[in-house]
Amino acid sequence: MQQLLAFARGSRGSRVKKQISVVGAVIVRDGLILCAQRGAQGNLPGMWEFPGGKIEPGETPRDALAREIYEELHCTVAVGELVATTTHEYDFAIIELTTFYCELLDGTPVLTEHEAVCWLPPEQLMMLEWALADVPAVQIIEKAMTS
Ligand SMILES: Nc1nc2c([nH]c(=O)n2[C@H]2C[C@H](O)[C@@H](COP(=O)(O)OP(=O)(O)OP(=O)(O)O)O2)c(=O)[nH]1
Repeated sequence: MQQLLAFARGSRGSRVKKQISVVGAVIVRDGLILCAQRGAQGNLPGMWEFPGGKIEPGETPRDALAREIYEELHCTVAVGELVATTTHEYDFAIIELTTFYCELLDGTPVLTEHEAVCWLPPEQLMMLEWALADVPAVQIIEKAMTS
């Protein structure tokens, strides 16, 4: 029992955080990148992110991303090259974020969950306040697309 309790709780007696695998779409059109602002409610209110969401059991990351983009923005994307997989510990969970470059095949982004979206050139991405899990990917994208 002691061992079970030790497993379920962190070293300072706190509960072990949830680890969540999330995918994000770096949708590029005419050299601009689609950025999405989270709503005022829930985790990370008002922060900017790449549209996407949690990988469901049995899904590949690419399948999850195409599904999320269809559900969230009503757009069809072709999921391309991997950008990065990075992990960030927030107060509410540990997020493993995997981002892919995507091509918009069909549709114009419709806001169903986000507060706003905008298209920015890579060198202006860091003007937004990104969710902290996204910052390494944003830096990689800026470097890759401006060099
Ligand atoms: N979709 C997306 N989520 C991100 C990014 N960066 C980042 O830290 N996250 C976090 C926010 C959420 O806690 C989680 C993604 O879950 P989600 O897209 O289902 O977001 P949510 O808050 O609406 O979901 P929920 O927990 O309320 O069910 O990952 C990102 O670039 N895209």
